[in-house]
Amino acid sequence: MPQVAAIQMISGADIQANLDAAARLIAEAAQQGAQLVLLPECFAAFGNRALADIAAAEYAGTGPIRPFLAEQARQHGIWLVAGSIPLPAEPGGKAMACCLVLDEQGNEVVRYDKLHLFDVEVADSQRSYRESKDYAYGDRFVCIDTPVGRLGLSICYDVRFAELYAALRRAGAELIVVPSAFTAVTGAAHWEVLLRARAIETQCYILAANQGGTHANGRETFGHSCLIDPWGEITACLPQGEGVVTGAIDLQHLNTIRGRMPVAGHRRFEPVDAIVPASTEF
Ligand SMILES: NC(=O)CC(=O)C(=O)O
Repeated sequence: MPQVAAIQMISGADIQANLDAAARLIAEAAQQGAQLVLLPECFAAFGNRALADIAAAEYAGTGPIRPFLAEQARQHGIWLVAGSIPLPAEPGGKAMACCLVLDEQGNEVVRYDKLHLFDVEVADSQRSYRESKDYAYGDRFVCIDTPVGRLGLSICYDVRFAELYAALRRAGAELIVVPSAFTAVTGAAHWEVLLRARAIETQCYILAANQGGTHANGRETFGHSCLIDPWGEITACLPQGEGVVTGAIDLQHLNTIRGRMPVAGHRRFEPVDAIVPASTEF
């Protein structure tokens, strides 16, 4: 059975230090047999104020992150789903929170830009988040075939918007990834419930890679990176700290669940304001 892995990090502002940590954890995941490895949101730059410069350099091809990802995917012969990096969609454009998918030869095969941006006051921590100040909104969903199954993409705050996941299921998703930097406060309240609900509704595997610890800028993230099966059961989880969560994708198990409870065929109302699928040509 194909194996997948979610990597949990406690990233900071120093890009090279983050890439070094990611390299160590990717090697661990590959050694454990993972064919597809997921990095968390903001894995390469967390709390880094030079976001626009990082984005421009990565777009121009002069930054260190995209070559690093290609080399890691090639070296380990894995598909790499790179949480998020800041990357515009056009020259001089505002950064998007972009999840790049690379195949085992290190080719970038598709990008997904975060659809829902986290502009939220987190009551208990007295912190406010304004992602839309730094990022432009994505406007397309993405589903793509991989060696471990058909993959749907989402990022962090997206998990609160069930219609995206319904669209991914309609597009044939079998595994949906949720790279995240979910806050400690909102995570304690909502992380597990939301992820399990998305797995149960879509009858997909959900692979979630979170940031998990106290970061250099004082922010706290929830961790609990996990793999959830299409029945909603958590099959592997890492509560806090850096590390790797691995598990199997069993498409026979998925098809049994879908066959016994064919909710996709029971739907009576289709969404009116559907999200548009992206072209998977990169
Ligand atoms: N950080 C996020 O994008 C989302 C989050 O922490 C939440 O939804 O809660």
